[in-house]
Amino acid sequence: MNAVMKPFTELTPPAERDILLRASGIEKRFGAVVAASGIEVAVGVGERVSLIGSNGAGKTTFVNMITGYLKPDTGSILLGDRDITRLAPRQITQLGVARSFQIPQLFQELSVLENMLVATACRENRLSFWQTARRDDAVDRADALLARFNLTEHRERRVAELPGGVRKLLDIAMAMTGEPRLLLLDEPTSGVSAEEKFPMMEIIMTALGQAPMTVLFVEHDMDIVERYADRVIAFYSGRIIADDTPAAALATDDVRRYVTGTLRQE
Ligand SMILES: Nc1ncnc2c1ncn2[C@@H]1O[C@H](COP(=O)(O)OP(=O)(O)OP(=O)(O)O)[C@@H](O)[C@H]1O
Repeated sequence: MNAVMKPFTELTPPAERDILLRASGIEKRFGAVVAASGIEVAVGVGERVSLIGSNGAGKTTFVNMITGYLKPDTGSILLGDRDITRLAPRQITQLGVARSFQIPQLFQELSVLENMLVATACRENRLSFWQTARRDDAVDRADALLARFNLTEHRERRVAELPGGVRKLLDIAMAMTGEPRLLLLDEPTSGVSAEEKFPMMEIIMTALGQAPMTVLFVEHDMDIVERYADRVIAFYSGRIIADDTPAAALATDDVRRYVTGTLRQE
C-alpha cells in the first residue's frame, strides 16, 4: 500500500508505539555528583525527542550511557529487546545507534566526500578506508546523503575550509552513513548564528525524514525545541523533571524554574 507518509505522532497513540529505547532505573554518580538518578525513559520508534536542561543537568551523561561511552552504576538500557547496558560503544554502533557531536569530529585535511567514506568504512568495520573509497556503491550512497543534507556543492572541499554550520551538517550526514535506528544529536545548532538556526534545522529534519528513525537531540534553544520535537524530556540535577509534549513540558513550573528561567527560583 502506498500510504501518504504522515508525522509519526499522527499514526499511533503513544501507548501503542513500538518501543525502541528503554532506560530503567538508571543511576550514575561521579564522586559526590549525581549525574543520573531514577531515570525511567521509553522512546518509541520514529519519535523526535528533545533533551533539555541547564548546564550540568545530565543530558550528555544520558546520551553517553546510551552510546556506551559511560556505564550506569545501576539500571539497564534496552535497544529493542537487546540489553546494551554493558556493551562497548563500537558494538552499540553496529546495532544501529549513531551520534553527532556538539563539536564535530571530522578529519580537517580530508574532503567532505572522503570524510563520508571514512565514516562508511568505520560503520562497516573495515580496516582499509581505500577499500571503501574504491567502491562505487559506497560513493553513490555517500553522494545521496550529501545531496539530502544540501552538501553536494562542498563535496570536494577540505573540511578545514568549511564554515561551522556546514561542518555540523557533515557530522550528522556522517552519522547517517550506517542508516541508524537511533540517532543522537548533541546540540545540532550550537555555534550557529540565530538567523542560520532555523534553516539549518529545516535541512536536518528534512534530511532525516519521517519514521522509522528515532531521533534524540540535545537542545538549548526552546524555539527550536517547540518547532521540531514531538516530545521533550527535561533534566535537572540528574533527574527527569518533565517528559511530555513540548507545550506541556515547557509550561511546567519545574521546567520554567530550572530550565528556561521564566519562573523565579525561590
Ligand atoms: N566524566 C565526568 N567526571 C566527573 N563529573 C562528570 C563527568 N561527566 C559529567 N560530570 C558531571 O555530571 C553532571 C552532569 O553533566 P552532563 O555533562 O551530563 O550535563 P549536561 O546536561 O550535558 O550539561 P551541558 O549542557 O553543559 O553539556 C555535571 O555536574 C558534570 O560536571
